[in-house]
Amino acid sequence: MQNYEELFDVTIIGGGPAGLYSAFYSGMREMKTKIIEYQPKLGGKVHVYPEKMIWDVGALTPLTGEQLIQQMVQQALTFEPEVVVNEKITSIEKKNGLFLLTGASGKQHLSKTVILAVGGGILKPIKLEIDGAERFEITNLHYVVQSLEKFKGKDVVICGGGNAAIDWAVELAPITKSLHIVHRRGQFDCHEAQLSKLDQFPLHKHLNTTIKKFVSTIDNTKIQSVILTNNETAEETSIAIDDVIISYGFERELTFIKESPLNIELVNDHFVKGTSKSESNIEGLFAAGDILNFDGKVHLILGAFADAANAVNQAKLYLEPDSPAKARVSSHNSRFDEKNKELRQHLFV
Ligand SMILES: Cc1cc2nc3c(=O)[nH]c(=O)nc-3n(C[C@H](O)[C@H](O)[C@H](O)COP(=O)(O)OP(=O)(O)OC[C@H]3O[C@@H](n4cnc5c(N)ncnc54)[C@H](O)[C@@H]3O)c2cc1C
Repeated sequence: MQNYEELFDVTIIGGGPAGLYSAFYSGMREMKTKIIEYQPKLGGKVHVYPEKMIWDVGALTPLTGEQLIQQMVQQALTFEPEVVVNEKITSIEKKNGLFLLTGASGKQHLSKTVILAVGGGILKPIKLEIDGAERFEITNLHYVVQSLEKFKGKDVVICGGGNAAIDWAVELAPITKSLHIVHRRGQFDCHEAQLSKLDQFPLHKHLNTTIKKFVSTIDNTKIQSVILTNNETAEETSIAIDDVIISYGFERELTFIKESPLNIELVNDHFVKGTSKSESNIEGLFAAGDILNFDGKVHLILGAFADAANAVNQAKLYLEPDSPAKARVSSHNSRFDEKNKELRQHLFV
C-alpha cells in the first residue's frame, strides 16, 4: 500500500525543546519542515514538571515548565511547520537517498533529511513493584507531579533519591502538611544545591528504606498508610498519608533507532554518537537535545537549543552545499521583515 505523504526538506522526530527549536530554526532557513510527536501535545519532557520553576534558560527570568512550553511552541510555529502529534515513529530507513519514516499509525513520512530530537525516547515511568498498586493510580498514587496545588496541606510521601525526586521535594516541602522522603540507598543522588535547600525544611528522611506495602481505605479505593521497611535493621514503620509520589525515573524506548537498518552509531546503547555540529554517522541524519552525545555536550534545555541550530544548519548545507553555513541573525533575516513591521506597530502605538 502506497501511503507516502508529501516530501519534506527536514523532518524532526520529537516535539520537546530540541525538536521545537529545530522547527523554528528550520523555518528561518526556509526549509519545508515537519515535526512528529508521539504524545498528544508538544513540549516533551517538560510536561513532567509543568509547575517547576526553571531558572537556567538563557535570557528567561524564572518561569514554570508550562510557561516555557507555551513560549517554545509559539516560537516553533512561527513559520508554520507541518505538525503531526499522536504519532510514534517505529522505523527509519533510507530509500533512493530519501529517508522513509514509518509511524505506528501505518503512515509513512518521506524526507530529505531527518533530525532525531527524541530525548531519551518514549518515556514510561518506572512503576512501584507492589501487587495491586496500579488501582490507586486514579486516586492517590502518582508518578508525576502535574499540579503542586493538589498536595497543599497534605501528608505526602515521595519515594526516590534522584534529581527529579529531590526537585519535587524542594517544591512541595513549603506547602505540604508533612513530607516524607523514602530512598532505598544511604544517600541522595542529586545536585548539592538542591540538598541544601531541602535541609531548610522540617521534613522526614527515610534512608536505606523501601515501601513494603500499602494499607488501603475500607472501600479499597485509596492508600491510607504506607508500611516502610528499613533495609538494614528490618524495622517497620507505618505512616498515615494523603498522597504517595513515586519518582524512580523513566524507562526509555528507542527501538526504532536501535533496530534501524541504517546502523546508527550509539554511545552506551543509549545516545546517538554525534559531533558538536549535531551530525550522526549517517549522511543527512542529525540529532539534537538529550539524545545526542558528543564531547562537551551540555545536557540542559539551553544545550538542546544550540544542538538544534547546528542540526538545522548542517541539514541546510547537506541539501544546498553552496548555502551559507549559518543562518543570518534574526535582525538581518528577511523572513522577519513583515513580522517585525506588525510587531513595531503594536509597540509604538
Ligand atoms: C524533573 C526534571 C526537571 C528538569 N529541570 C530542568 C531545568 O530546570 N533546566 C534544564 O535546562 N533542564 C531540565 N531538565 C532536563 C530537560 O527537560 C531536558 O534536557 C529537555 O527536555 C531535553 O529536550 P529534548 O527535546 O532533547 O527531549 P524531550 O524533552 O525528552 O523530548 C523528546 C520528545 O520526543 C518524543 N519522542 C520520543 N520517541 C519518539 C518516537 N519514536 N516518535 C515520536 N516522538 C517521539 C517524546 O514523546 C518527547 O516528547 C529537567 C528534566 C527533568 C526530568
